[in-house]
Amino acid sequence: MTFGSIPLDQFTDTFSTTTELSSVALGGRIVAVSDEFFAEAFHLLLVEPAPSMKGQFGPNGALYNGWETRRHNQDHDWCIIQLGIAGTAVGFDIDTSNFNGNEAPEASVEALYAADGDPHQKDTRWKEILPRTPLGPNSRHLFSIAQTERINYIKLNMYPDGGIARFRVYGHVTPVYPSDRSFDLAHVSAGGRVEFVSDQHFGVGSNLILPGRGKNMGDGWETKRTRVKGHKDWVIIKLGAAGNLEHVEIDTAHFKGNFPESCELHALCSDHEIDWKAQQDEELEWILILPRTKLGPHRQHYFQLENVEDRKFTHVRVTIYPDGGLKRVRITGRRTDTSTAMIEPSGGAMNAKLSAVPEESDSQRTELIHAAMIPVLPLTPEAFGPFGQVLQAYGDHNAAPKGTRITLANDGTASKFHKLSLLSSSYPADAGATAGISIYRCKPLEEIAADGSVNLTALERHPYTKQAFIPMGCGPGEGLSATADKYLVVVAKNGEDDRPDLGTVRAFMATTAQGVVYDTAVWHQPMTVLGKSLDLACVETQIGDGSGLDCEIVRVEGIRLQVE
Ligand SMILES: NC(=O)N[C@@H](O)C(=O)O
Repeated sequence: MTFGSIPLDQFTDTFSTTTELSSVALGGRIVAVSDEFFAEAFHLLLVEPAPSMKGQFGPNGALYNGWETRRHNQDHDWCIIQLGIAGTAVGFDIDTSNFNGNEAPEASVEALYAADGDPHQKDTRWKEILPRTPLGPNSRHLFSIAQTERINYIKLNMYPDGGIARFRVYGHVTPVYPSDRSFDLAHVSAGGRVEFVSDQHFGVGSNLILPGRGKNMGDGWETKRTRVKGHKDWVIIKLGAAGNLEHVEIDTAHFKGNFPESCELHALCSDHEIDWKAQQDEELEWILILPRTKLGPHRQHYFQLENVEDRKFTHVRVTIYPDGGLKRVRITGRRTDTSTAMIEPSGGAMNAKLSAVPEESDSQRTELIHAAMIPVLPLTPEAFGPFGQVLQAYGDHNAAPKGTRITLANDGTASKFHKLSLLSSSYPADAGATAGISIYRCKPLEEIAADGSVNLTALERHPYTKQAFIPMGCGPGEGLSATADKYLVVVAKNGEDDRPDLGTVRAFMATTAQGVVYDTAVWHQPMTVLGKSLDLACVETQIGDGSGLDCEIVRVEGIRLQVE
């Protein structure tokens, strides 16, 4: 069993392309331990370096941020660890920081793969992957080994007893992919890896692809403040597998006063490894897949991607303006073959055809379009920003869109989120339009296909007024006995031909804790609820004579919405 000791100054060169498979941040956990009298073994897997607790004492003795066992073991101590993600190991960091005089004199490492539950200390499948080797006090010990087979459990042995502060197993994820659905291609468990960051002064870029949403600002990617006008920072993520991309989640959890003003995404397809320090950017064909888009505080943002139709990508660059922090980036898509950068058009491309306007009304027009499946993403203020405003309260006032004025109201019994939207209209003075509030009692969509999709059948717009829809509850009497808890919000930008640009269709799922305001003349699907009926209050200005001044409708065919 050959292994090498690695000098600390070669850590990056040796392990920068690996993943810390044992980290608690990936779900690494202590399965069993022979003894942890002075300090518990879970410390071994913590992300942060071990702080000194010098001079601090507990009932059992001096306190240590590490694993420390009783003295005078006649054999050895051991600790069984389940890796956060199964993979192949290529090296370790056995760190005895702060242990001096009580450090573990020697250590060895064993490993196995078990799919039938946690292994026992004497399981016959244990295989030594680092032989018994000496350790010194208060220092990190890096080792490289020949890449192992796929493993998911590790046993760290200490001879005969003592303390180790941190134990990090470095290797490569061996992902297990879903066969027939979209998933986060960037996720660390999918084999995703952050290959380059422009700056990671407060929080490392590799945090972006970790599981979960973390516990505080410290487990996100955060750059230093910049004072240079026009500055930006970026990370480059290598996807765990090449894929067709669909949508992205940008999470600014815990970043409330230092979230980026906006972000932008590009994607690339490369069939070879790229040395990002040496690579000239202009030699690469980066495709813009999310134009510069505003971000908000402490929130999961969901955006549909652009220019991804029938394209395969291997890398995504996330750019933030001007600086700040992101918690996670989730890049949802489907794995592709490894054949070419482009996948032959499958007929799924959008071929918009305009057919003759039916004679029954000059405001009804039919747009024919080949099938395109539009993802339906959770409704967030920033993603809906180009089309209107989202009406909702915020548990954490710091998560409200920047600039929202929030005060106490109702004699101090309510928080008031002031003027989340301003209503306006621009009818001709003599049109006789009046502002009012109506109620729409919407019946639920009946036909949801087996694949969880529904048709987009129409888009409408109101040329002279904004229009607000606010869900109402249920109740006895004339109220609904039960209501839907969500409804569809589907919008599109206006094309150069003054018809909906069907390439800009965006679909959102709103909860009934959210209202929406469509900006004037924004194309949108007539209100569509799912599951049960729903009453919606509608605030708008209207003439109400059914003329085209109030409302234009176009019929749409072929676009599917992925509602489930
Ligand atoms: N943690 C601690 O107190 N350890 C020492 O007392 C020792 O090594 O026994």
